[in-house]
Amino acid sequence: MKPLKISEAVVRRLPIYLRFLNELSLSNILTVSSQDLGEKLDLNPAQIRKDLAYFGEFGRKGVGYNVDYLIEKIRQILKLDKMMNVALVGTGNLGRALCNYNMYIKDNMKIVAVFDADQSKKGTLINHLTVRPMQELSASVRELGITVGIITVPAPEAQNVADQFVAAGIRGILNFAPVVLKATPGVRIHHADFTAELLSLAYYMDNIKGSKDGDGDL
Ligand SMILES: NC(=O)c1ccc[n+]([C@@H]2O[C@H](COP(=O)([O-])OP(=O)(O)OC[C@H]3O[C@@H](n4cnc5c(N)ncnc54)[C@H](O)[C@@H]3O)[C@@H](O)[C@H]2O)c1
Repeated sequence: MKPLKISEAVVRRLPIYLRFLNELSLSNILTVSSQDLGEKLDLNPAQIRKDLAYFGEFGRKGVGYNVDYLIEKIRQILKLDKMMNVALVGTGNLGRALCNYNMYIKDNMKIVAVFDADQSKKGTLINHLTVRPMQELSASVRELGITVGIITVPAPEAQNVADQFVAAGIRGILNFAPVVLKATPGVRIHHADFTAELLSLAYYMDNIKGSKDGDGDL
């Protein structure tokens, strides 16, 4: 069967639905309406119905969506129904924080190996993971079936690490370094750009102040 082509905007909203649905399921809530989802997630209920209708008829009029069924469907669509092993390179401040957060990730994505170029970190433990030298990257990717890589090294080193990920066979990269990595055919690169997010927030803060003073939008 041909894989369903889903718009990037929908793919980015599905994990947001999933996170909230998981919370409902943990609270033993069995059904939810698009109205409730919309209110909690600050999204338009019509948009939510449209996103979900894309994949078939999940909901029942007047009853809403069955929470556990919807979780299962979204997990299938996002391909979270199979385990995905993740490698992290750069075990400094951010890398360590992400590894410590890892124990709370339930969506079948797990950091299974961590690497650092600093020889003095070799063999140290971060949340039960032993820091490995970069020389072991390729072999570990193969042995552990790693498909996704996280980059938490300084910006000037990020491309070098990305190249090593690609050479090792990794096809999905999440980059936290404030630098745009060059595109590689067949490799999906996402940037978690903390600084850019903060800088763009500064623009909106100014606009909020402007509208309060009666300046309005430009
Ligand atoms: N700390 C934060 O809050 C934060 C937030 C957002 C983004 N970032 C970005 O994340 C990255 C890491 O930040 P940090 O504060 O954790 O830095 P850090 O200096 O604490 O850690 C970087 C780690 O990367 C390792 N490293 C350097 N070059 C390497 C290479 N070529 N191969 C493998 N390992 C290598 C270092 O040995 C070190 O352990 C930076 O690019 C930073 O701009 C940091």
